[in-house]
Amino acid sequence: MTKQQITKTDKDFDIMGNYRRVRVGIVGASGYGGVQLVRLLIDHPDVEVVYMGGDSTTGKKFADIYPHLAHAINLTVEKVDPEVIAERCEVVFLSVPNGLACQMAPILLAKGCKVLDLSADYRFTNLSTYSAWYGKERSDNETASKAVYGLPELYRERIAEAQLVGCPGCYPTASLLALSPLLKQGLIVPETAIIDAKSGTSGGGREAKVNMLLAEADNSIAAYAVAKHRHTPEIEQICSELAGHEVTVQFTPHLVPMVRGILSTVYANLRDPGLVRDDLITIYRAFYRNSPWIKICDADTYPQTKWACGSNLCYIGIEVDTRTGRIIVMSVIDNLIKGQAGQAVQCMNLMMGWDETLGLPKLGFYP
Ligand SMILES: NC(=O)C1=CN([C@@H]2O[C@H](COP(=O)(O)OP(=O)(O)OC[C@H]3O[C@@H](n4cnc5c(N)ncnc54)[C@H](OP(=O)(O)O)[C@@H]3O)[C@@H](O)[C@H]2O)C=CC1
Ligand SMILES: CC(=O)N[C@@H](CCC(=O)OP(=O)(O)O)C(=O)O
Repeated sequence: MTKQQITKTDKDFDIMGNYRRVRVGIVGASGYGGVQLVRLLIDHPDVEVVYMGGDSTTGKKFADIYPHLAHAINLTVEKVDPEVIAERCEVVFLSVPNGLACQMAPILLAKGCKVLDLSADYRFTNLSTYSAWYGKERSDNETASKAVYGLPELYRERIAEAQLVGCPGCYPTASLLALSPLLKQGLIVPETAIIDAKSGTSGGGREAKVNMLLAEADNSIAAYAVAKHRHTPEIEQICSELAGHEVTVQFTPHLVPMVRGILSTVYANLRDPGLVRDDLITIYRAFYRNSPWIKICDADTYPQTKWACGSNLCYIGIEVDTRTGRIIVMSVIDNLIKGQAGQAVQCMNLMMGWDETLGLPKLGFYP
């Protein structure tokens, strides 16, 4: 949808009659999520990035951190003061490590900002689950209770009404998009779900870590955080809501030697062994018929991470093993776009009453 197609109110125009873009701030602009947000928001027809915040990069020109964007934006990273941010911004993206957004969001919300948190702070309906898995105590129950889980394909209407959105993790995004039609329609035995997921190294952020060194990660593949990754309770929370009862899943993440992309392969036992692949493709297409970012592959076509990289798309491939009675669903996303910054922009579009595709990349880089 173009800018001209959006319904405008008087509030959207200044006294000279010029169209006024929504003022947006990014806390954590120097990180991988931050720089993706900058890239997407610079190209967004209805917003203007007016504030960037950070920690170790405070005082640096953004163009000195990312010289490839020097021609496109001229802002300096500032100290984080939520009161000041709220005076300057209508919408604020918090792309910071876990445990920080919950210190900033309550102040921003009280001052009337719409807030999108890219960390895990506002993903959980039960804060004791967050504390148990993230090792951080929380006292902002009231704020957390107002947060909406930012997976538009499931919670579009709730997101549109929200002032605070807790954007999903990258693995949960890929995995839940693969599992949701099955759980919502009771097609699988939920407890049989096994999620085998692989991520590129950018999923670990820009901060230096030994396991992310080229010499460590290249030409090698390994599982990590087996049976204890913190995305497990996040996936289970949504699976339980969809199934209507408590669900546990087996989730194993792997680090693979590439920069961007997630492949999540999900296995589960079908309740009805008579269901064939073509039925399931039809069911998935019907489930996602109003979801422009989800593409269900044709029969015998299995998606590659390369298809999604650079775009906000999620490609889903479906197969049934008639010998075992299991469905196998393969879901690919770009962890930094649909798995992080792109999904946050998609949520912002909904919160602002705009088309959810506005300003987002529709085609992958390929190759
Ligand atoms: N990478 C991914 O694929 C995904 C990440 N996420 C989540 O998104 C969030 C951001 O991740 P990512 O971009 O990868 O992380 P990075 O490590 O790349 O960036 C972290 C950012 O947070 C800033 N920051 C750190 N401490 C503070 C502080 N005390 N005050 C203000 N800013 C601070 C840093 O600023 P400075 O450089 O100035 O110190 C930096 O800009 C995390 O919560 C992550 O878990 C979610 C989905 C996917
Ligand atoms: C490859 C890699 O390290 N990936 C990250 C996931 C990134 C993410 O989505 O993290 P949050 O839930 O903290 O936002 C990890 O496994 O911790």
